[in-house]
Amino acid sequence: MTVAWTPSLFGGGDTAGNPAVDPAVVPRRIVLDDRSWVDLAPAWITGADAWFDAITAEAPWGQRQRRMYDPARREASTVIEPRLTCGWRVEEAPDPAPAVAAVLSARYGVRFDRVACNFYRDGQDSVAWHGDRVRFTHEAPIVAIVSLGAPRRFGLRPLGGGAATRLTVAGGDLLVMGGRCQHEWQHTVPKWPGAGPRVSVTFRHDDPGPRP
Ligand SMILES: O=C(O)CCC(=O)C(=O)O
Ligand SMILES: [Fe+2]
Repeated sequence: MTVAWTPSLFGGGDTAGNPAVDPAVVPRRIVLDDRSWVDLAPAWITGADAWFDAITAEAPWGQRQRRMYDPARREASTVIEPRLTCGWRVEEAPDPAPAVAAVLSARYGVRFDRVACNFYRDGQDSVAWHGDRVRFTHEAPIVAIVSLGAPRRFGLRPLGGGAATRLTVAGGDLLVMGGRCQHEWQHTVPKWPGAGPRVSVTFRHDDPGPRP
């Protein structure tokens, strides 16, 4: 797939030019409340543009449909997700995802075993406010997200009401949600007219994988 996105001129990456974690970049914690937090590490991946190019061109992207209950019409209807997705068990994911998962596992003390990607082709693609499904199996799941490609807004809001936190994530940045974030907060990547293409590579731990 060819996408209209001009990557930065800074190649970066490891000595062979491959995308890699920059060990000098330390995540900064944003405390959302006394149970939930977000870690942010801008420019955590060097050579992120090469990862973006490879994953957009080579990953087995698909567009999922899901049945959603529409309270206004009092019936379920089929909704096509406004983004492309794909996913793997970590050991089957293309490089550098397994190496990045290993760095995350060492840092956060959990075994990241599932990699799932979202491809927002333009500013019309999005993900609505939600908590991740890992909340059904985990009391305090850690969800790590590496951004590739163009910058996008990332919103977090408390489920019980209150002010939203709005962040911007750019290519190479790491964002990690932890504590009770998936239970007591929701997150979104809103539509953003004019935005360029972005991929999010998400890492989840002790994850049984997608439901059939
Ligand atoms: O693209 C992102 O940064 C968020 C993706 C997300 O919320 C999800 O995959 O559950
Ligand atoms: Fe999510």
